[in-house]
Amino acid sequence: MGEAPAFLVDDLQNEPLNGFELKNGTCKTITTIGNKMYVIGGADDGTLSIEVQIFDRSLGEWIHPTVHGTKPLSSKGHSAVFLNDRILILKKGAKSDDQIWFLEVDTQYVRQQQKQLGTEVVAWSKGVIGNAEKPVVISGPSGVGKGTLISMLMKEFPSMFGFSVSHTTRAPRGMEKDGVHYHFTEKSVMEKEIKDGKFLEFASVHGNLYGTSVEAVEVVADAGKRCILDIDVQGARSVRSSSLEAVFIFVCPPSMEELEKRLRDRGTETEEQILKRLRNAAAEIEQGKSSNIFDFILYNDNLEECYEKLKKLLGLGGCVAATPKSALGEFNLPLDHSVSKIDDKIIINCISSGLEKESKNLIMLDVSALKGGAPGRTRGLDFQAIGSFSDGLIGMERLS
Ligand SMILES: Nc1nc2c(ncn2[C@@H]2O[C@H](COP(=O)(O)OP(=O)(O)O)[C@@H](O)[C@H]2O)c(=O)[nH]1
Ligand SMILES: Nc1ncnc2c1ncn2[C@@H]1O[C@H](COP(=O)(O)OP(=O)(O)O)[C@@H](O)[C@H]1O
Repeated sequence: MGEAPAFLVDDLQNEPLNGFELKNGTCKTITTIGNKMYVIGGADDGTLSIEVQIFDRSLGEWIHPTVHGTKPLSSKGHSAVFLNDRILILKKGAKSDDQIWFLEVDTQYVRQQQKQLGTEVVAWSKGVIGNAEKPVVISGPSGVGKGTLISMLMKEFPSMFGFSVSHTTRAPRGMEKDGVHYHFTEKSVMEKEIKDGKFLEFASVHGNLYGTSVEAVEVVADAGKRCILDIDVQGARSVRSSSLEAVFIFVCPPSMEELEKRLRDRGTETEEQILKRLRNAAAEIEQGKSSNIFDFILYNDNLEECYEKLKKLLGLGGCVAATPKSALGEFNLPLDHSVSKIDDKIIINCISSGLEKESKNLIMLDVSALKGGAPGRTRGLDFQAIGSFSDGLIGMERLS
C-alpha cells in the first residue's frame, strides 16, 4: 500500500484507459478490470524486468502484488489486452521467442495461490506459438519399461515430444549423462531450490530425492513440443492436484516375476537396490491401479504391442502429421505496431514507412485455443498474416 507516484496520478486521471501506453516515457500500460487498474511496465526497481502495480479504485490505494513466474525483461514498449482472466502483453521490437507474455490475474492457479498466501497474486506465463498437446505423465514401478517406451516415442517423433529432465540426488548409471537423463545434483542444493519454489513437484523415491523443475517443463514447451514426464506415483499425484493439465498413464508389469527379471537383466542396480525397488513396486502398482490419478493403465507385456497402445491413446495411431507450427514461421513484432481485438482474435497492425508511402501489414494472433499457463508456458497460440492495407481498420476497438 502507499502513495501513487505523482506521474501516475496524473496519468490515471487524464489518460483514456485500457491497453494504452502512458505518454510519460516509462513504457507503462494500464488495464482496468473492475475496480482494479493494473499498471504494467517500466523498470523502476532496477531489475530490468517488467513490473506490476495495482491501483484499487474503490479503496484509493496501491496494492503491491506477489508476482509468480519468470518476469519478462522490459522492452521498448508493449501493448496490453485483457482476455477474460489474464492480460496479453505484446512486447514491441522483441524477438519471436520473447514477444508474447501473459499476466494471469484471475486464473485457477492465481486464485489457488491467493488463497494459500492470503495476498494479491499475479503470475507471469510466457506464450508459445504452436499447438503442442497436454504434457504426458508416465509412472510405473522400476523396471517396468517406462524409459524404454519413452525412448521409442522420442525416436519415432523427435519433433513432437520433449523429455522433462528431472533433478535427482541418486548417482548416475554408466550410460547416463548429466542434463540429458537427469540433472544429477546434491541433496542440499536441491532442497534449497525446492524451498525457493523452483520445483513443480518432488518426492523421495527408493531413498533418493527426485523432482521436476518448472524450468524442465518450460524448456520443452518453448521448443513447441509435447512434454513427457517420467515420475513416480507421488509426483503424479502432486501434478494431478496442480494446475498443470496433463494426460496420466500408469505402466504395469505382466507379473512381479517378470518385473524382477527385467530389473535384474538390466543390470544397473546393486542387489540391495533391486530388493528395495521390488519392495516398493507392490505398493506403487496398488496405488497406480486404485487411485484416481491415472487416466490410462497400460500393461507392458509384449513391448511392441504396448508401444502401439501408447501411441494410440496419445492420438498417434496411423498417419501422424507433424506438430503444427505458426503459419508465419519466425516473426518479430516491429517497434511500431498497434493492436485491436475482435472476439478471441488479436489484430496486430504493423506499420512500416517506405520511401513512397506508409504500408500496414495485418497479422492475426489467434488466442481462441489457449492452453496451459502458470506455472509454465501458455500454449496454443498461432499467428497468421491476413494482408497488407493502406487504410486503417474500421469498426475495431483500438487498444494501443
Ligand atoms: N516424483 C518424481 N519421480 C521421479 C522423477 N524423476 C524420476 N522419478 C521416478 O523415480 C523412480 C526411480 O527412477 P530411476 O532412478 O531413474 O530408476 P528406474 O525407474 O528404475 O529407471 C521412477 O519411478 C521414476 O519415475 C521426478 O522428477 N519426480
Ligand atoms: N515389454 C518388455 N519385455 C521385455 N523386456 C522389457 C520390456 N520393456 C522393457 N524391457 C526391458 O526391461 C528393462 C527395464 O526397462 P526400463 O525402460 O529401464 O524400465 P523403467 O524405466 O520403467 O525403470 C530394460 O532392460 C528393458 O530393455
